[in-house]
Amino acid sequence: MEEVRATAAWVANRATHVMVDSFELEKVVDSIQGSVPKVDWDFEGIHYFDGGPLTVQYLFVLDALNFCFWPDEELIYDHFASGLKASLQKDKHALDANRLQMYTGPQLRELLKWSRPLPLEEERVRLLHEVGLELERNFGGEAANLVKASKNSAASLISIITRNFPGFRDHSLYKGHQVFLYKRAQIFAADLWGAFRGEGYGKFNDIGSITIFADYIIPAVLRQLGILKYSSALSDSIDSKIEVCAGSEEEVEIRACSIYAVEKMRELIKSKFKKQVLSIEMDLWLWSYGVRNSALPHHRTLSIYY
Ligand SMILES: Nc1nc2c(c(CN[C@H]3C=C[C@H](O)[C@@H]3O)cn2[C@@H]2O[C@H](COP(=O)(O)O)[C@@H](O)[C@H]2O)c(=O)[nH]1
Repeated sequence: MEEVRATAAWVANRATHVMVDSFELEKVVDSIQGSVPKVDWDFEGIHYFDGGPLTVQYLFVLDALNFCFWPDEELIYDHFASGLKASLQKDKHALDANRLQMYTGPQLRELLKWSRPLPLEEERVRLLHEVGLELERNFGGEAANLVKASKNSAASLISIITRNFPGFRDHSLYKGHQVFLYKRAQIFAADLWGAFRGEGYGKFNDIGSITIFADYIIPAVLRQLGILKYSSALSDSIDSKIEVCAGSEEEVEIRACSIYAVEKMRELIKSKFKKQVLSIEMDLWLWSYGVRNSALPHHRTLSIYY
């Protein structure tokens, strides 16, 4: 995850459309006195959990599909989490590797309990097939074996996932440099840690190495807090719901500066208030604030990564 941290900083130091405002950042850290409000994982009570390998399979499939909900104004992440849970409760084999490779678009809608065509539906079907195929080919069909192979290291888990599942390779090119963001691979590690409360499949000795998950909610919250400042052209496009192109400088800057800003907040909390905060804890706090304030304008990028 050092690659994510280092390349995000590289972008932040060269960004021209997005700026991290250190003064506002310090004000926010002071306002909470370095104590990040605690939010429980699954505060919504929507995820499947049975304490065993099926939960790992569920979370892996969920995170393979955990992107781009906004094109359907009524669709949010919670629908997928609870729809997939309901399907799994009805049929314990719904997420078997061989089944994952066969779902069609309409069957995927049924699996997720969503009756309309899904945003980027063909991509979602393709990614689901890839998950099934690669799990079957290299991991005996079970996502739990991915986790076992990572030997309690979140960094290894993310590296195994990005090596074996191309759909999780969330990286970009920025001014000729490769930038790593790895939102869905990292969130899977965080979801295991949260769901299993840091034990069993959720035990990672390096959980602190993860960064925040650069999606479209966290940047909107950081902007609202005054920590991210956008150029007037970028502000105007976002506020008028104009799409930001995948891979554009603007898009990469928004995501990288979000990661960088939260790392700066953590450093400041540590130096000023002598407290160690995990990026996951920061992420849950900021994300839950963002989804509760759903009117916050967010950038709109058609992407399979977030
Ligand atoms: N940074 C960050 N981004 C996250 C999540 C989650 C869900 N995490 C679960 C795990 C534990 C919690 O209890 C959550 O239930 C989804 N997303 C992203 O948000 C966007 C969806 O927004 P909306 O369209 O409003 O549903 C979309 O890009 C999606 O990929 C997170 O935790 N952190």
